[in-house]
Amino acid sequence: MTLQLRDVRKTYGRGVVALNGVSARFEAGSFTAVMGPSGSGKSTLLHCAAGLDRADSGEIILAGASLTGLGETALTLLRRDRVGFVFQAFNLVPSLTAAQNVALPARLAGRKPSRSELAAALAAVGLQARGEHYPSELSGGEQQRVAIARALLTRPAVLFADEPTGALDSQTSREVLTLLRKLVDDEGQTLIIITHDPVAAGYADRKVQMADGVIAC
Ligand SMILES: Nc1ncnc2c1ncn2[C@@H]1O[C@H](COP(=O)(O)OP(=O)(O)OP(=O)(O)O)[C@@H](O)[C@H]1O
Repeated sequence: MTLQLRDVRKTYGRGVVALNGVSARFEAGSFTAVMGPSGSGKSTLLHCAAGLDRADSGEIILAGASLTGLGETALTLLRRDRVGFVFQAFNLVPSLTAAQNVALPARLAGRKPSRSELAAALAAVGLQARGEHYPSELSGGEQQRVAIARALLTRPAVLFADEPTGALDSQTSREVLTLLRKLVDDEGQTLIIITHDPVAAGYADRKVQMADGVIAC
């Protein structure tokens, strides 16, 4: 098992309970879609599980490490090396090429990815010929694929995606979802996405429904 949550709780200021005791298990190589109404705690769940935010209590075990007990430095390293995150807005740097965007997190961490490593990452998302292109020269779906390549460069234990197709039209969404499905089937990537779209959720092995800060089913 790659990710386990036990009775995870998170309250924001003014007593807003975002997570009210979430327990869940995510097997290695599985594709899960997290669904639920706005404000039900989906993003908070992903952010806590990915180490982007800290839960108040409970336990989160990712790739054998308990996030709860980690200090800031260890948590930063875990976030950098073991977790990939893809957002609805692709968050590419406009002044960098696709290849440079893919390389950026590694470079910020003090490591220079090799040309062949970058070429393989871009090839994995079908963009081997577009490495020298800037984001403005790429379609929305291509930009999201660059963001996916960037998230996969460290071979993360879990790839998290918060509404990865939220900014894409339905045809482009299907292409990106087919790519994500392929990463699970061919590479054994563990994948957890948030989506409001039942079509997107249909690509997953399992659907998890959140309501009022808990997993309803
Ligand atoms: N940084 C924050 N400060 C205060 N409250 C927050 C913060 N982030 C989230 N919340 C609150 O926590 C609750 C859960 O929010 P969360 O973003 O996890 O929901 P969500 O299910 O992802 O919603 P959406 O589908 O609209 O993105 C909401 O009531 C929200 O207002």
